[in-house]
Amino acid sequence: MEYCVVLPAAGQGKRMRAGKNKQFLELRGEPLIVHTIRQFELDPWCKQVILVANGQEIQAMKELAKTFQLSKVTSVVEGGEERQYSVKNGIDSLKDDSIVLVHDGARPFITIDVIHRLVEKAKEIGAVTVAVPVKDTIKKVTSQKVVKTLNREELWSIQTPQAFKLAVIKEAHQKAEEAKMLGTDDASLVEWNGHVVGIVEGEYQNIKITTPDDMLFAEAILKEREMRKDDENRTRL
Ligand SMILES: Nc1ccn([C@@H]2O[C@H](COP(=O)(O)OP(=O)(O)OP(=O)(O)O)[C@@H](O)[C@H]2O)c(=O)n1
Ligand SMILES: C[C@](O)(CO)[C@H](O)COP(=O)(O)O
Repeated sequence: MEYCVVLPAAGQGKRMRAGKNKQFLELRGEPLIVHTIRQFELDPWCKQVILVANGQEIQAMKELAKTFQLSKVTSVVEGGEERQYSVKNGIDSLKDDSIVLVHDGARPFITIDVIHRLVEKAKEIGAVTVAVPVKDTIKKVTSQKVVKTLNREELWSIQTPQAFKLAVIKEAHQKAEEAKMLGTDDASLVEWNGHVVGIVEGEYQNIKITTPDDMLFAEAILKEREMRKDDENRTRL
């Protein structure tokens, strides 16, 4: 089951406070964005990666793709002021009518198992997001006073990838732009446009690298995955 993926990587990484776009920060000697792209390079269902970059970083991203032999990166598209506009530029560059995934360049730990479950469901219902049940108690707060404790059974933390039939996401982005509607994810535009969005339960390790602490968590996840791979190799021998 084939799909294309749009990877928005045109942010500034302000909350990371690294003095540069966090996509270029290294984890085990490789830039963050390379880790993310690699997950899709390894997936036989992925036929094309559209990378979205800041205008002044397009060349650097193209060089990364060459250096790290990321052969599925077919184009590097210029991003916009907001994540939503970056994603729209990526989606507008796609023509064929397959399933399209939108995945944050800053989420390097997505797994093929989750991607495949997502793509299968998107084929069926047209719009799906990866999500995990919240672990904390969530309260609505106004002026530093609790207004209400929300029912945790109904609350999910939304991640990427989010998968759509191309026509569904193109229409939602187009209408949102016309109405000046800005969402923090792409599924919210599809919901707003009147389309049902399904959920696929994902993994807590699919973190978005946002603040310096996340680099520590990322190192721990990489270590755990390496150990798991070593164990699997030993069992095979
Ligand atoms: N105008 C923008 C803003 C964000 N992104 C991308 O969207 C993803 C999720 O955004 P976030 O983690 O908020 O990244 P930044 O915007 O870079 O971070 P910050 O808000 O701290 O500046 C990232 O891969 C980021 O590069 C983008 O392509 N274009
Ligand atoms: C799309 C997203 O990753 C879903 O959790 C998230 O909404 C991006 O938001 P951010 O404010 O740009 O971090």
